[in-house]
Amino acid sequence: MPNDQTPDTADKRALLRKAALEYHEFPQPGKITVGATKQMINQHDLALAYSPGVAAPCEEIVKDPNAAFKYTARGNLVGVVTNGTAVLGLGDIGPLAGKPVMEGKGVLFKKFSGIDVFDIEINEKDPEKLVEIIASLEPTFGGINLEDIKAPDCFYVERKLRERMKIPVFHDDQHGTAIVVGAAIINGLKVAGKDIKTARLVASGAGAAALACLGLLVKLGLPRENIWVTDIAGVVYEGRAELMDEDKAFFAQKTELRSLSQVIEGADIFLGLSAGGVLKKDMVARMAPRPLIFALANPNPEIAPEDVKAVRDDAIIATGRTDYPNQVNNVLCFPYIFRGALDCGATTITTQMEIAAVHAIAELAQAEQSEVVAKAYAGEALAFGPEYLIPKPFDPRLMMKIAPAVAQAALDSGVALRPIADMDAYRDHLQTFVYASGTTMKPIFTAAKMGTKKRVAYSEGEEERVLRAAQIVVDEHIARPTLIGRPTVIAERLEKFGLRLKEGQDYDVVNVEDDHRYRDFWQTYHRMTERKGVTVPIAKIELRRRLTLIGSMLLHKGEVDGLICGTWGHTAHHLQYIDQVIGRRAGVHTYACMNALLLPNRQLFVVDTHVNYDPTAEQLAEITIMGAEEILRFGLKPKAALLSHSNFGNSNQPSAVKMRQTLELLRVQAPWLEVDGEMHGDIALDGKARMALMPHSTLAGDANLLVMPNIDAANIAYNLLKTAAGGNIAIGPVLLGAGQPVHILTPSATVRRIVNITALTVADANAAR
Ligand SMILES: NC(=O)C1=CN([C@@H]2O[C@H](COP(=O)(O)OP(=O)(O)OC[C@H]3O[C@@H](n4cnc5c(N)ncnc54)[C@H](OP(=O)(O)O)[C@@H]3O)[C@@H](O)[C@H]2O)C=CC1
Ligand SMILES: CC(=O)C(=O)O
Ligand SMILES: [Mg+2]
Repeated sequence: MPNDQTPDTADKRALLRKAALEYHEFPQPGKITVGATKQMINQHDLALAYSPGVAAPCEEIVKDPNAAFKYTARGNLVGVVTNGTAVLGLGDIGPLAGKPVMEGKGVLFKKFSGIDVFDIEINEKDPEKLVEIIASLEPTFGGINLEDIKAPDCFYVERKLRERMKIPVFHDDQHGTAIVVGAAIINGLKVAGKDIKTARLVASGAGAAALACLGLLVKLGLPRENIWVTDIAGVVYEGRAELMDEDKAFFAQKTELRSLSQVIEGADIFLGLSAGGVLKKDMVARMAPRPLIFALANPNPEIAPEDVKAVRDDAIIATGRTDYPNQVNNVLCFPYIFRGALDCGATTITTQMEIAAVHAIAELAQAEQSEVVAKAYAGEALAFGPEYLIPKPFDPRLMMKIAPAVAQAALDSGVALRPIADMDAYRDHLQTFVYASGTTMKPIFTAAKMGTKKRVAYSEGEEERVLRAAQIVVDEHIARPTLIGRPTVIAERLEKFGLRLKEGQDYDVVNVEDDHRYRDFWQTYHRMTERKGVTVPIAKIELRRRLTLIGSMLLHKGEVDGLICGTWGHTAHHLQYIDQVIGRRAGVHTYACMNALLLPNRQLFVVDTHVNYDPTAEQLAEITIMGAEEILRFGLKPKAALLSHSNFGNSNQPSAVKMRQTLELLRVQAPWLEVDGEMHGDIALDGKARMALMPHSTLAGDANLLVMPNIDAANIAYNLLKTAAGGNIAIGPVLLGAGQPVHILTPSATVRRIVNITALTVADANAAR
């Protein structure tokens, strides 16, 4: 923790405070709003949504209460409920002042698991009355997340509500924290080489979070007699009268020791869920070798990591803060445990569900890092170890790992009212939420996995995104990568990124500095290009340094089944080598690039984004057909719109005339294709508006293949849509027209995009058999 006294820290704190206040105030007060899921634009909508139409779902729910899950948002709605008596480490600041925290929880639920939240701040401290109020909210919600209610009241309130309510009630400060702490301690002990059955733990704090953590740790195998609890009054011992309650008394030790300083001697684990600065350096010095120091009080930990390091270099440290490694925060758990619980109609959250979540989180940290996380935490060492015991909050795999594990455990413990019948389909559904590209790519992945041709070369084999993609490609059995680069650099970088790939076992390397195929490759290249200005010395040099040329030659020689390049440089740079060595498919005259955009309510394919500057009508017709054929492979029906500034003949500018000529050519060359034009962009995307304007249009419904008149229009439209939609929604570019499976990415390609294009390349290779 930074020293609170330094002016620098005071400045930084003031800046953060100012930024936080602005964040909450602008552009409108608060962090959440309510959005409608249905259209409400005319009298008819009003009649359906409200009186008289709304009576119909009401009557259905009277007949069958379960119909509420069908006709209302209840099944995806959680109440984040507090009385503001223990808000973070700020104490009893009251329900109104706690509202920003509850709104924040709502935002996290929505962002990480798509769950809607009403935050409910209740002005009531009497636990009995609190129970009455919360229990009466059952018709509103699918689940209740209790938040920041002080101990011991929170134990009573949760217990009573669980008895009374038939929906999950979960006090996040207790169980969410306990689950994440449980995962971190399992992993911490693994790193320290210690056994949970013999480890000795000292806790500071005996409140909601601490006691729940200890309870769960006992269930995970930590013997109760190895746990020593301290709080503001010192050690919790048998016979103590001061500040005791039954939950605390469970951990009372028969001992003469009275202070944290005394019981810390020789401890393997310190678990702080109390207040800043409680643990002192001299206490840390007296702990067992390789101690775990979990100083989790917010915002100031029980001891600053710097102070631990000053006295021990073997300690494994976790805090609740974002600015140090190993942030233990219940956000790693609550969005996903509720996702799993809601999706299977769990009536409560059982210990089995909690333990399933613990193991899911622990295992995730031991797997290698995802791209999203690596990007968000650039520069940090993120391989499993002392500085990486638990996943990061932005890890997209948390959802796919925790929610199904929780839903399965709910089923196993007999509390799932609507059990998930097909767990694989459920995972696919969650995957779709996490990666917008999930569903669209499904047929391509299926085609890739069913075939036998699986060797894919990557020109930029040392590139981080390529290596991360290669790990996924191997794990998901999509392909066997051939990485073009320097073998030692590749191996070193794999280790640095915490990836598990092994040369020879999982992937092959073409060593750009020394490969036995070099002579054959340059000689072949020379023979292909000797009448195109390439001399022997040029051929030798090119084959030494042009990675895409090496890749193209591998593909040409049948050493691999597909090639992927383009994580740097321009399309034209890579295409020249592909053209020289691979060439176009028989009968094809033009290369082109198609990009898919996965927008919230539609999928769009755009051509030609990267190759032809100002294609002719003949070229556009060919590109349209190739694009449409590719869309069929995604399992979608292509619906092509030839776009223009002109709408069905209202302009005679050359670009409009060109699109009309393209249509004429397509009518002859591809009578099977649903296509029309030339038309405006809005008319392309809105089938109803098109029918009103052009009742005899040969294109029905919304177009999904947008054929642009030139590269400016295509490239600009694609990049605008991609960026306006928030990024990470693109698949491609898909290279159309090449004689063998090869694709040229763009420098903005993400790991997901590389994996997707790999699947497409393998599917191409299988189709070409
Ligand atoms: N990182 C994370 O994910 C989470 C962190 N927390 C943090 O943990 C802390 C406790 O939260 P929570 O359990 O909800 O709150 P509670 O109010 O329920 O519990 C606080 C506990 O800490 C004890 N305590 C307070 N001051 C001291 C002190 N100086 N020395 C020893 N013990 C002390 C209290 O003792 P007494 O009752 O005797 O006053 C009480 O047992 C907070 O800082 C909170 O922000 C909580 C949840 C999650
Ligand atoms: C993280 C959290 O819930 C708390 O500190 O209260
Ligand atoms: Mg809390």
